[in-house]
Amino acid sequence: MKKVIVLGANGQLGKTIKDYSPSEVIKFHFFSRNDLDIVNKNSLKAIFKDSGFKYCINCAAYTDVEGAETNTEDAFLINAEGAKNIAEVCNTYHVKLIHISTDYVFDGKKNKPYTVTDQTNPINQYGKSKLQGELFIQEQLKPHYIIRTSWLYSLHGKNFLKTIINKIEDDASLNITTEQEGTPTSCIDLADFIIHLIDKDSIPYGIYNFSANGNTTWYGFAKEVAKNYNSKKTDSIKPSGVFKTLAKRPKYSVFDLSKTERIYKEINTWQKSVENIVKAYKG
Ligand SMILES: NC(=O)C1=CN([C@@H]2O[C@H](COP(=O)(O)OP(=O)(O)OC[C@H]3O[C@@H](n4cnc5c(N)ncnc54)[C@H](OP(=O)(O)O)[C@@H]3O)[C@@H](O)[C@H]2O)C=CC1
Ligand SMILES: Cc1cn([C@H]2C[C@H](O)[C@@H](COP(=O)(O)OP(=O)(O)O[C@H]3O[C@@H](C)C(=O)[C@@H](O)[C@H]3O)O2)c(=O)[nH]c1=O
Repeated sequence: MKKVIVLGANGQLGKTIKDYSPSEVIKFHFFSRNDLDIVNKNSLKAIFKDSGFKYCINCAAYTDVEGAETNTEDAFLINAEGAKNIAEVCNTYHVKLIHISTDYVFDGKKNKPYTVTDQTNPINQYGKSKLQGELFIQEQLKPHYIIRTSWLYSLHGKNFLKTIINKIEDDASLNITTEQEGTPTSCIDLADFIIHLIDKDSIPYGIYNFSANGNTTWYGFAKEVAKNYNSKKTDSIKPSGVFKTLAKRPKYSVFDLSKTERIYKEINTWQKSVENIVKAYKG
């Protein structure tokens, strides 16, 4: 049995990994923010020391993109210093780290899919704090996987897919931006990839992109959710050129998945994964 610690276990990705366990070969140990604050290095050390953990999955993060523009210090404390603390304890106690990062490390000026070697240049504070976290990990720890993912959704917590379903339920009319192109990603698909890395235990370290296949806009994503949830309500979703926000967001953040698919398998299309999750939501 491989012992695996999951940090930030009460977030949507952490909870999705919990849905996956128990596994016959992996013994997960879940720690929410209340159980273990990644900003507190001494608490991390106390839990990691003599633990026998083989892998650490870091799902803990400050994910409020708008909030990070004003609470910038908190975003950096968690996404950068927190990641550094984890990398340091992983290094001390010989634990391999699987860390989750974001498409928002890019400025979105490209018009073809981002590879893992493309130049980063975040344009908002959340993206800057996540990039700093990546850099700290690369400096501190060799055995690491940094998985860049995008537009996560699941049955848990707060996410765009659930926001759209709730608005449809409230009979609200929605204006959704067509200004960003990217790829919605199901936490279930991402959890499966993370578990694949641990199962194989021999995949080269480094950065991997992970999203569904294909691309759309937030408007296209919302339409697809409505189509699957209640096709009579698709007309309530309208395209909008501008949706005013505090944080800038990359106009284009589609990933090149070729490196990932070489060590994994062909990934679902985003439409297929949306269909699956809406089906699960409806029970
Ligand atoms: N959501 C998305 O669309 C995307 C997310 N990502 C990345 O994926 C990862 C998982 O995101 P997701 O599950 O959506 O995020 P969530 O916001 O759902 O979960 C993050 C979790 O981290 C916890 N947390 C915050 N601060 C600390 C801390 N100091 N110590 C321990 N735990 C802490 C939060 O606890 P609490 O709620 O109590 O504050 C929360 O439970 C993150 O690294 C995120 O940056 C990447 C691309 C897209
Ligand atoms: C609710 C709403 C949002 N929008 C826009 C705002 C924004 O540009 C886009 C998505 O809104 P959100 O606030 O859900 O998305 P945002 O917080 O930008 O989501 C990001 O989260 C972080 C954590 C990531 O790492 C990214 O990959 C990405 O998923 O849709 C509308 O146009 N209309 C609406 O009614």
